[in-house]
Amino acid sequence: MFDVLVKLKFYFKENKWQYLGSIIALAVSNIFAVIIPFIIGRFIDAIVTGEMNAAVLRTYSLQFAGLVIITYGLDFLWGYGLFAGAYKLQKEMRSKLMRHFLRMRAPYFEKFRTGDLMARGTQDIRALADTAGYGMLVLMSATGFTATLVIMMGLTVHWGLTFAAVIPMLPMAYVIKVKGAQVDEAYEIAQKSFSSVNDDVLEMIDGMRVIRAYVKEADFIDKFKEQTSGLLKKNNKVSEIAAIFAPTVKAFEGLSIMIALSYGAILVAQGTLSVGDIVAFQMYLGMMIWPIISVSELVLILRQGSASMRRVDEIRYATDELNFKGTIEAEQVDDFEFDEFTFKYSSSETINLDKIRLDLKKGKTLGIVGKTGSGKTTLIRQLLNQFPLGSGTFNMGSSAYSEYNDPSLRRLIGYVPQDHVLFSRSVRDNIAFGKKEATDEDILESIRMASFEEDLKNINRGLDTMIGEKGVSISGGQKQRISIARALIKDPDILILDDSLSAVDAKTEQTIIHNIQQVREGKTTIISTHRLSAVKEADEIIVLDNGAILERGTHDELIDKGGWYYDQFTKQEIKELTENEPLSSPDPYERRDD
Ligand SMILES: Nc1ncnc2c1ncn2[C@@H]1O[C@H](COP(=O)(O)OP(=O)(O)OP(=O)(O)O)[C@@H](O)[C@H]1O
Repeated sequence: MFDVLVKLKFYFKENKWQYLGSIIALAVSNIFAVIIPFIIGRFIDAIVTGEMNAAVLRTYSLQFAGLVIITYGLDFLWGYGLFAGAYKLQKEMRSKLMRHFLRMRAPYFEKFRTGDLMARGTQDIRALADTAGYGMLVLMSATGFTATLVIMMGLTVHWGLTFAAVIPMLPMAYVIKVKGAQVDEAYEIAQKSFSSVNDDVLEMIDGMRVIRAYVKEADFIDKFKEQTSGLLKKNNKVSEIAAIFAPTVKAFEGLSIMIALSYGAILVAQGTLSVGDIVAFQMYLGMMIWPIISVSELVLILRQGSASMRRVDEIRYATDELNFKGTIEAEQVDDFEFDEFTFKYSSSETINLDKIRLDLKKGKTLGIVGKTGSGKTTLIRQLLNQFPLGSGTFNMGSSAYSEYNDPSLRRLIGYVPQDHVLFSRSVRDNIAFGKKEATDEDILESIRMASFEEDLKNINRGLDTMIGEKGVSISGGQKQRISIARALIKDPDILILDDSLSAVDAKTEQTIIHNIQQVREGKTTIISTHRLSAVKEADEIIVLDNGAILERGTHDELIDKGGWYYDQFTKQEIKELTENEPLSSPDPYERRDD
């Protein structure tokens, strides 16, 4: 349970002065707070014994007012220190997580679902901050304040009475311990369920258009109801177990008060204690309610904090298990060589790249085609270091690809993925993302190359048009072309287009490919595509089938071969021709009245 505080040690250390100041202010405030009942006790004794007069009244009133003012100031100091510190912890933990996410590659995000990561990054980190802020407060109250009260009760009233009143708290501590473990378990189950609901909500919002198109709203509402009811049940379970804490504490506290009153009455009758002592003692017991209840809260907060810490640590220390240890700084792209290169995804039953042999000379264009699932993206992912490198030879220049430093390789690559990712920023910012110091001229030039010029004229605010979340306010083809412009502005040593022209018409595709070829003269380009006309001009085309190279050659060589490429190309040409056939073609069945 206390492990969470140990794990947060780094944070307490970093902010030691803030925490030390808060803890000292809280401790001093607690000491002053316990002096108040003592003064009231003496005040009552002065009334009972008839010693009260104007001077005594003034002295007690001034002492009382002084204590109230001092504790007011101290309470402000520790309150600000502890709770501002908790916000700071949230900020730091979230920044740590974000830095970790940014370093992770595909296998990590396959391991954890987005909603789960979000839940841990928000709700669990909030629980940790509660532990560092409110948790520290209750820890101090439950320990320091309780101890101060017990000492004050013993020293100023009666040790025997103090121990008699404190005895019922021991079985209470045991009940709290047992129930605390159950809360821990139930809380972790509820958090898991929250992660799963979160994930499904994200997926639902993402897929809203498909859900509506298939009129599946009712199904989703039912599913969501079922999930939230499940979550509610789990949260109720936590509340149910936690609800036992407060009544348990109150029952034992009632017992304490009863013992204090009965035994106290005997001690007053024996003349050992004064009436003022009994009043002060009852006030001390009353003041003990909060620290005693806070024992139960402390258990709850520490248990929840500890479960949340485990959940946050799990995603913080999990890695993508990709160990790229290369040290050579890749300054420019060189020739690529694959020989007997084989790769299999860890979760795949079959080989995904099978004995690939390929030479891609620097400055040349490679076309990768093949039916869906044949391994086109998988081959590209090897260049992007997104998965562990396969076995066999994979060199760039005279060194193995694995010997190069990974960030230096990524700096050379311009990549346009299949699922074009745009940010909720302006068109300008989305394109300038590819080049830090891009001017508007650079941006407009890359827009021209990506054939987005006409579209830009038609969107309301030109370069300043905001693209909604994931670019929802523009069409799929427009998104693809903005993604291409973003890659082109980088003018990368190697440009990789992974089926990035699927949503544009054949004519626009030809224009873009032509522009790319012109501007990238002497630079390496890889184009993976389903539409074979996109790779017609490539220096070499490989046809993949089940991860292996089925055919290779230039467009003309592959056409001459008469294999898969020839069949596909012919089919696509016929389709293209029929789709573009003029609508005004004569109807053969039209009656002629001649
Ligand atoms: N992360 C992954 N884990 C396990 N198997 C995968 C993974 N990604 C892809 N595969 C499998 O690897 C094979 C090749 O997939 P890949 O995405 O490379 O095909 P592709 O030729 O690019 O297909 P498409 O043209 O449809 O994009 C497929 O059988 C696919 O199911």
